[in-house]
Amino acid sequence: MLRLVAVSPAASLPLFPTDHPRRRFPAIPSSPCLALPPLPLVRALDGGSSPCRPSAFAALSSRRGSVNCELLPSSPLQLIAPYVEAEWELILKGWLCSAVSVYCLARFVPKMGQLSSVMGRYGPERLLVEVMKLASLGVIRSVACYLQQAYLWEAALRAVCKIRVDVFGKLVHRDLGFFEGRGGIPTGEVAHRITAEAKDVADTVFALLNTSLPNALQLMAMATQMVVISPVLSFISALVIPLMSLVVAHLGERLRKISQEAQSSAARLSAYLNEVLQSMLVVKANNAELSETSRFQKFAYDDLTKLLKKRRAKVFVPEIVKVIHIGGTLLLCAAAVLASRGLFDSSYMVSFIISVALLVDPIEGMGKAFNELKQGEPAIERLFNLTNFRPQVIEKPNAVDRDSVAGDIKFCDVTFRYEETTRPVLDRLNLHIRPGETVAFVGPSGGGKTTLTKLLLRLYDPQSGQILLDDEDIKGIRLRSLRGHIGLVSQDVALFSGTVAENIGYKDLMGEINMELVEKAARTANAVEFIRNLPDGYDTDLGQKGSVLSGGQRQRLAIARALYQESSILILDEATSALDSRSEGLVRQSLESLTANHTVLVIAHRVETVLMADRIFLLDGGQLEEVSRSAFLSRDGKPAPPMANGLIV
Ligand SMILES: Nc1ncnc2c1ncn2[C@@H]1O[C@H](COP(=O)(O)OP(=O)(O)OP(=O)(O)O)[C@@H](O)[C@H]1O
Repeated sequence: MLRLVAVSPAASLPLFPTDHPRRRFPAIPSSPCLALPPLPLVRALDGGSSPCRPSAFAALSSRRGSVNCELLPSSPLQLIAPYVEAEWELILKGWLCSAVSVYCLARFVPKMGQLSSVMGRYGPERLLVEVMKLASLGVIRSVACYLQQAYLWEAALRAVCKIRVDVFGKLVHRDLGFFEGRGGIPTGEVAHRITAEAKDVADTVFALLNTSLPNALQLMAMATQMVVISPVLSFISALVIPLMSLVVAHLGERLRKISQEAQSSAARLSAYLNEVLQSMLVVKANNAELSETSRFQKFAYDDLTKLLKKRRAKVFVPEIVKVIHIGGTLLLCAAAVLASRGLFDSSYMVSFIISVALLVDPIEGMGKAFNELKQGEPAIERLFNLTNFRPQVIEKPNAVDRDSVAGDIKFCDVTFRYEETTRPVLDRLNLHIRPGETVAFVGPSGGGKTTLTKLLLRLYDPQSGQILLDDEDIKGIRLRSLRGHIGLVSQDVALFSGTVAENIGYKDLMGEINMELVEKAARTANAVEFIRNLPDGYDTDLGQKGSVLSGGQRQRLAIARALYQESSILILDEATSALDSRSEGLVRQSLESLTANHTVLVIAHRVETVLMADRIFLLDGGQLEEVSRSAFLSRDGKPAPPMANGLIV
């Protein structure tokens, strides 16, 4: 006896903000708690083409989708260098300002030392002039310092923004397995890396830019002053520096490790929040508020422990650096002794003291920058690690674009398993779907129905066998072209924030949405009536994940989107289980209109949908078996109720 088994999977539709005039929305989510756009749909619609411009980082990979771990430089600084170099104009401006600031300081210090003697030698008028000069130098230095920091922050933030865009551009090219497989990184953690940890990278870049040349200049200027005034004392002060460098280097390495742990715990917290906040319905329905609070508490306290450790280490290094101040004080005592013996003019004493104080300043700054670097290194690595992968689905260099396809699909001896150790989901499977045919798949949950459609979209490649589209191996067709010819309506329709028009015209999100086509698609999908009743019609913002719509309305929008794509092949993962009978009827009507001019693969949940198909296949244990329509009909010729005849639909 045949068993008819049921259907499943899911889909979801994210929106990317653009500046298209019809788009009013919002918002690349800044919170790590907001999930990344669900990838399967993004890929199914556009082949995963990157929205970002080519960049310095792009040069590291030889072609789109071919990022390879060996191509990435190993040092975190090497990773960010191309982005920072690209901001050279801003950096140059910042450093010129720092040169002005150090010049003012170099003029200020000797003048300050001579101030006491001016009064005695030239009288109060000259003193006033000198004080005015000092004040002018002080003001110019402050302005230069401000501009220096403003330019360097801009350079750092711009560099990190480009890193983010490039990382995301590479991330969306990762194989689907990374996002839904067992070995992947939770989407909440990915979001955390691209948001919060990228901010750490910006702090690091700024600290490096703001301390490297500016501090070196100040150090040189002050050291020169000191050597001119007293080479002996300068030598004594120089002894302290190497000692301090050793201590700082040791502590820096420790800080790096601690920072890595802190970032991981923050990312775990973020991933947890991302998961639980999206499942509030389930949490509440299961009275799980308390247990989730206690789980959150565990994550939060773990994060607290790591954060405390990091903060303690972070304040420790500058304190060690401050020890140099004590060295400086001892130096002053020595200077006083030497001065009293007449070894150098006591009028230079003030200049020397100020020079020592201002010499300590950049050294302390370097200690802090070192801190930032050690803290930022793990963030840089974790961010770039997202792009460090060897793709499984590789587009051939000689792959071709297909302008149109008839929709003839052949699975030839296809074997596929998700992991080497597991049994095949599809086992030497053969299937021929003719152009314009509608084929329904039924079978037990986990039987491999969705997997079959994922292989057709080349979201995964089979381990053996071939899939032919119009008698051409799909591996010979460019991914973008292949996926452009296949429309997907998945079961869990998660719309994205944005307008109705944007959700339907998702394919053209980066270009011009064709409103005529949007309206035509909406009509065919039976969606016009409810769209008209929305406050702004096609311009109505659907809220996060289309939360303002009912299940049936979301389904029909997803169908309209598939229609908008005008593809020859359609994959329908029917999802009518949650719909009332009117909605279900409307969805079914729209599905029927889809089957008219397309080759359709439908994963059917309901007998009525199964009966729309020309042929029906049971997929179980990796094998396909054709089932006659009569197995789904009761004796009076009407659709059999679910579970009838031992078949589950
Ligand atoms: N990304 C993945 N990594 C590892 N295993 C997976 C992955 N996706 C699916 N599987 C496994 O492959 C098998 C087939 O899954 P698939 O989603 O294709 O089944 P299905 O027939 O569509 O099931 P359902 O009707 O419940 O949606 C299942 O055992 C599932 O656990």
